[in-house]
Amino acid sequence: MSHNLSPQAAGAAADVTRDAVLTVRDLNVVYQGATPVHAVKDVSLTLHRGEILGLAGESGCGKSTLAYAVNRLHDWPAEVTSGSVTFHDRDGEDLDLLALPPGRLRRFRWSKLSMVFQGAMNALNPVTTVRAQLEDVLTTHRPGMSKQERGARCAEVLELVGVEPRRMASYPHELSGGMRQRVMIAMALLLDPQVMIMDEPTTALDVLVQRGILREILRLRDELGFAVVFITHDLPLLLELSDRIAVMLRGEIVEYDTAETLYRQPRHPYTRRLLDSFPSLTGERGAFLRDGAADRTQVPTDGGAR
Ligand SMILES: Nc1ncnc2c1ncn2[C@@H]1O[C@H](COP(=O)(O)OP(=O)(O)OP(=O)(O)O)[C@@H](O)[C@H]1O
Repeated sequence: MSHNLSPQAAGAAADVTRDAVLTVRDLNVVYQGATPVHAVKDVSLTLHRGEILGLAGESGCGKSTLAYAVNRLHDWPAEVTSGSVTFHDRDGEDLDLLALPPGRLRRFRWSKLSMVFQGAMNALNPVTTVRAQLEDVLTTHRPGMSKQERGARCAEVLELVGVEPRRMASYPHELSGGMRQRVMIAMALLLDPQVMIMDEPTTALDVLVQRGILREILRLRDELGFAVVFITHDLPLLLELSDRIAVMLRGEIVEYDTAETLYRQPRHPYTRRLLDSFPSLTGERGAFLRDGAADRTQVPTDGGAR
């Protein structure tokens, strides 16, 4: 179909270098309530530089808990009970994220690893202009920048995500939902991070706007080389977008493979059930939704994406 993401995905997949930027080992996260909830169980993942790693699974399986734990955004009662998260900086240093002291953690967030959440309206401050919110990140993290340099950088990232720089004067409510989400992505790009975690970043948007933004993310990844952890329950979308996919079920990663292998030869019964729950993938109904892919002999994009 005309909104296919595959050409970019195809190019990008070939460019993925094999060195790791983030390693998660045997991570366990428990919500320590009256009845403890073991939300993330023995999760191990490796994110390579420039890679898009999709995290799939139904609501409540632990995707957001995992993402929050990686960026240490949890408050009590969430507790990382064991495991490690290591960031392999491009300058060669390895950072043990679970042990970073608060000051270093604050400097780390946004600059090396940034997050984009669902619902930009809630993430953006409604009473402050886009310019003020973008500049605030720069003032905090790049105190040496002049006002002029800050303005130029803000305009640059907005242009990168397809928002006219004159929108800097706007308040969030003056922007469409898609534009707000683009502003959030611009903010996440400001400090040139090596990893971006995107938790359902486009779920609230209509399909055309969503695909426009996803295309931008692929283009920017190609251009800037950051790696992405992309979280969604939308498996067809992940199959198009991701280099590899991890499928989560009740806190565990039950399958972890390239998008192509996962699609063609799903091994875990839950992955098969998940694939079958999207008629557009199995061709039972609406096969036209994904470029005419009528069965699993074809990857749902154009077969050449992976
Ligand atoms: N603050 C909390 N206290 C107790 N349990 C929680 C808390 N937050 C999440 N949980 C539980 O942890 C498990 C994982 O939740 P999580 O939000 O990570 O799942 P998810 O896959 O991201 O879901 P969704 O797609 O709906 O966002 C669920 O069983 C949820 O009920």
